[in-house]
Amino acid sequence: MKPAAVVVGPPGAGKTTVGEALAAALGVAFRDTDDDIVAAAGKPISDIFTQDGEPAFRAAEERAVATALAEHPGVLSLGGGAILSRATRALLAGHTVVFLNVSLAEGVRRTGLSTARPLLAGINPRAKFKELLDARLPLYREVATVEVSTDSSSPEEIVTRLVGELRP
Ligand SMILES: Nc1ncnc2c1ncn2[C@@H]1O[C@H](COP(=O)(O)OP(=O)(O)OP(=O)(O)O)[C@@H](O)[C@H]1O
Ligand SMILES: O=C(O)C1=C[C@@H](O)[C@@H](O)[C@H](O)C1
Ligand SMILES: [Mg+2]
Repeated sequence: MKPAAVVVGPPGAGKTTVGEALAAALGVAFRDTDDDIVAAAGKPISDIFTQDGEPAFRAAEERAVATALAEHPGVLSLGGGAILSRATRALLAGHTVVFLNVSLAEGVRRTGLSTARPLLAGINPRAKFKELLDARLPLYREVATVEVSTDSSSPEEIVTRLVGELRP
């Protein structure tokens, strides 16, 4: 059984916040592949990056996404960089994929207070965020069936819109 919706987008776009609220509105379970990876590794994502390296994290992420796509019928949020994998993008064909988009300024503002994102933990998080957006925007759009700008809508407003758009 396929997920009711797969949620993708950059860090801070609201994949977890909106994904959880969308699942509640649809009356289905929520799952986040970042949580699956942490549970399987037994350590936080920041430790996986520093101890095992990003390639090991990306390999674990490919496996986690493939497993969750095959077995989760609810709302599934992917990690921000999951779409970097060509194999993952191919697996997403035929799924309902929601791209939550966020601007550079708002994405930096939303992620600025957290140290839990290893890719943005360097000395210039704004430059890193810009680099991520530039490289990934075409990839999010390649897999998306619905795109929503989240800059000036609350999570509740976004969920209301999505529930309308996802109705069969
Ligand atoms: N539409 C929104 N408007 C304002 N703030 C928001 C919105 N969506 C999410 N936020 C806030 O932005 C922050 C990041 O949200 P969230 O953790 O859901 O993003 P994410 O896409 O899951 O990020 P990550 O890729 O790091 O997992 C949180 O503090 C959340 O409350
Ligand atoms: O944007 C990214 O590459 C990441 C986003 C997070 O969801 C985590 O998957 C991890 O921190 C990497
Ligand atoms: Mg999240």
